[in-house]
Amino acid sequence: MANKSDFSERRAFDETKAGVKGLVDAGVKKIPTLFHHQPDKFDKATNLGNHVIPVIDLANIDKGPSLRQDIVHMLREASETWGFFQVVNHGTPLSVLEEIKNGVKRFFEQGAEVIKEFYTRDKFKSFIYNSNFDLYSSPALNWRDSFACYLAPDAPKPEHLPLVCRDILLEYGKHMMNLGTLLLELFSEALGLDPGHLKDMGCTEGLIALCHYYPACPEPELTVGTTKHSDNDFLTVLLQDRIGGLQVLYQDQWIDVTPVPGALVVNVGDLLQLITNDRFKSVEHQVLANHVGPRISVACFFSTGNRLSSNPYGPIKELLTKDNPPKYRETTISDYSAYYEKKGLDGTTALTHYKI
Ligand SMILES: O=C(O)CCC(=O)C(=O)O
Ligand SMILES: [Fe+2]
Repeated sequence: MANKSDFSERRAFDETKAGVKGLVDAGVKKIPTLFHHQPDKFDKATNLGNHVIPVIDLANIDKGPSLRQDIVHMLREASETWGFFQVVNHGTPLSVLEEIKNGVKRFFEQGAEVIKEFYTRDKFKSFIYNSNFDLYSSPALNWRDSFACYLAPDAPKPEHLPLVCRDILLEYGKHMMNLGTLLLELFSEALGLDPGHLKDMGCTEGLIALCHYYPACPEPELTVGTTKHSDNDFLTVLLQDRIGGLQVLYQDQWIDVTPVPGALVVNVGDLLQLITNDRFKSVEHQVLANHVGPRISVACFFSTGNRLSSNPYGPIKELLTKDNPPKYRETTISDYSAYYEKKGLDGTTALTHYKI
């Protein structure tokens, strides 16, 4: 949490409405101490083994029950251990993946005066550009600017979206909704439930595109692009460019999620861990800062976020037994999101707060 002088420095940074990109454009060679990050105990343990995140090929998904079963099996294993996998042949055309990355870059690079108009911390807007959503609560700032676009359940009014990425955001959202729906069917099957179970629970109701811009950093060893965290949603589908830097915590080591051309990274979020009573793991990940940039990524979060929601979510009854009693109390998505945001990215998981 910020102390007083820290707070005024954070506010001054916020008021520039120019984000980290603004610092880089101004030519900073030394990063402000606000961005200095405390190394964590796993920082030295990086890629010690030959671990690779599983890559799952979805090409055969509709080619008969036995091929589908193979895919479900791989997805189950990956979700119980890594909490992360990459998918290829996922149905979203390469041209759409390229265009959304270009659209995000165009937004951040259209000029400080134009993007300032979109800078806000008003959580109820459908398009929210700022730097560090947890600017006032995190122990240290991240070398990253972002915008969030709320795509579902209410489609945004096109005129509320920036012209330079309006069409592609809406199109990308449709592809992600199709892919998310398929993945949640596969997750349901992997749990031994009806294919429609997770969808019927409302897991695909909300979709938020979180688009990140990580400027080149003059002192990458002193900071991070994104602090270690797990995601506060059911499921995340992430597109990253070729620069790399995303790492996943696996057996107490940071493992690189190496960019695979055309692939999408899928990870289990906190809410899926909660409703599966810890069967599927919402695993911590981070993004390193880099001399090279900008790095662009687009994370699609299946969640209604802080929008009002009254559906209670707790461990799925069908998965509970005498030996597997509920590990979490029920919560709503908006309650969980509010707690997660208030806590900020501080390297700890928000799930602990909901443990019975
Ligand atoms: O930029 C990335 O690769 C990851 C971003 C991320 O972890 C998130 O948005 O939750
Ligand atoms: Fe994340």
